[in-house]
Amino acid sequence: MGPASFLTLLSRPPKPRSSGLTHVLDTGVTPAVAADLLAGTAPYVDIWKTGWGTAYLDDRIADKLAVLADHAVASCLGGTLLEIAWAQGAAEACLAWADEAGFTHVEVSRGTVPMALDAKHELVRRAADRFVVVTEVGAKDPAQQHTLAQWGDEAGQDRDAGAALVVAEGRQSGTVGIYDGEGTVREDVVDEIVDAVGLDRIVFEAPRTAQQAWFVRRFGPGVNLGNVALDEILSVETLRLGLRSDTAEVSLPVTMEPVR
Ligand SMILES: O=C(O)[C@H](CS(=O)(=O)O)OP(=O)(O)O
Repeated sequence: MGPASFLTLLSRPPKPRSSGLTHVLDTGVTPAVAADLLAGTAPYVDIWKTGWGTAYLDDRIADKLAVLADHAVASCLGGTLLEIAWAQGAAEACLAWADEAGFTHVEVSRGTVPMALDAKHELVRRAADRFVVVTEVGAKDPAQQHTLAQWGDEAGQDRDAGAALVVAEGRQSGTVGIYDGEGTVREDVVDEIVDAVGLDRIVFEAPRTAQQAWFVRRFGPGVNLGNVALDEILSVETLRLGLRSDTAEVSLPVTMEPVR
């Protein structure tokens, strides 16, 4: 039995696409779990990030990355691992290992380790000969947050250094970076980054349903959403298509508004 087809829904561009990306956060599932998940969800997943240092401990990481490749899902190394490698003088070894394992993307960030912007951009340039480079802007420590101008400046400089995409920090928790401590979107920060690099170049980390719905309502179904939990892939797609109350205006006739 194929997917249901009795509704008139928005037509989403097929993969590989350049907007409306869903970037998921893998906290360490097995290759078998990845294969089972993607058997039903691969059309809705664009980038699969192995969170922080989980890939480093996984002796079957190459098997998992092969599963992703079979489903046309890009694989991205978590930024924290490269930060720690850089701090230990092992950035090149980390990149060589990631290349051998089969990663297609790496994330270059400085959210944990004190790293000058110049060093971040040197890392972007060094990685760009082997990988699609995604950078992340924003700190993980709520006490070390960027000023508004720094958000836009760093995003723009990351793009100029060679970043294909800029990830806006929200962590797995959704309580720092582009969010306040309660998880509410900091709209001034979002506007600043969009002005700096354009909507299609940004992946907004949005681990919570309310955050995902906010971005779909604000920017439409083609917004790039990141740090989506593996068990929420279909849920995010329903928000994009208007199959959940929070964004139902996307799928309802124009003459009808959702009851809220
Ligand atoms: O930057 C991130 O969102 C992630 C997950 S968290 O911040 O540790 O919650 O880190 P990363 O190292 O890029 O996987």
